[in-house]
Amino acid sequence: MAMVETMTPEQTRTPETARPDATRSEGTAGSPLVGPGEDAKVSARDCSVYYGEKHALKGVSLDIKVNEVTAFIGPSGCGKSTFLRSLNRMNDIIDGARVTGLIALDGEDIYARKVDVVQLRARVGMVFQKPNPFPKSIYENVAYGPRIHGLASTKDEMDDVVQSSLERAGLWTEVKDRLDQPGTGLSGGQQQRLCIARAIAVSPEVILMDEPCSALDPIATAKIEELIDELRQNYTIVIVTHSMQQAARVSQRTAFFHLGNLVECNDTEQIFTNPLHKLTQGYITGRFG
Ligand SMILES: Nc1ncnc2c1ncn2[C@@H]1O[C@H](COP(=O)(O)OP(=O)(O)OP(=O)(O)O)[C@@H](O)[C@H]1O
Repeated sequence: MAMVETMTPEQTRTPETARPDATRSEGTAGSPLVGPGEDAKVSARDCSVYYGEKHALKGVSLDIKVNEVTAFIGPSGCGKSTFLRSLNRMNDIIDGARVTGLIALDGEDIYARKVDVVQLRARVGMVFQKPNPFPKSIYENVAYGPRIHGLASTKDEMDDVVQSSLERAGLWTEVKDRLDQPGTGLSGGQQQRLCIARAIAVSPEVILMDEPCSALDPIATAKIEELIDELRQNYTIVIVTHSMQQAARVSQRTAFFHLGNLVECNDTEQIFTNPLHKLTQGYITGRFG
């Protein structure tokens, strides 16, 4: 614990954000900000989140690279989900939540006044811990988003969007003969893949996943993990997980959080074999957590 209190801001930053040659950009909260890295899809600079008086996330700077899976790990309450939610402004719907600093998608500030939050959440989709299909048919679960975003103008076009989304979510062959049946009638693992199909249907660029396998058995978990690996060809993925094995299996980069600080973000292999920070070492070897 004492170590955390003595950490300097630089120790909580990722190596790339500490680069002296990084360019500066204008921010939202008047904090000194550093520009995004070249292959960053999403960049956070000095991002803090408060729930009322509580400072839950503390000055996090991090680049999320395109077409990679980035895993957020760390002990319960360290701020992983808080940070994840700030990446598509889901914290906006929490009373008393306040975000400072900069979060940029393709270099554009997502908290800027001109940003349409509905459009933003189509670009940065989210899959939750507990599968949450709408109380509608399997078809309608997938068609809902494209319909409200006007992504299909004819029934044939919508059929194509539904089929390709279900295919990409690895669910088509299991449900193609029962598309009119309720999504809630599927198994937990199928429901989660339906939720992934629903997220994919509006052509997102980034998919945020908050412990997507925590309600699933090992076989359903393995299927989702395989799917995540396939999806990263086309999407940038961020996953919060309590399972270090899962982070090691599915991600290329891992960020370790502790008490609201980003302690370290690096290649997953490095994090699990040769972490830079003692706190990370302590967590991955099970000394605390
Ligand atoms: N809606 C909220 N109102 C007040 N405090 C909150 C709220 N949501 C989270 N917090 C607090 O913010 C801190 C970070 O919580 P968060 O859920 O982001 O952590 P986490 O790392 O995702 O935890 P877990 O692994 O247990 O899900 C915690 O201290 C938590 O109690």
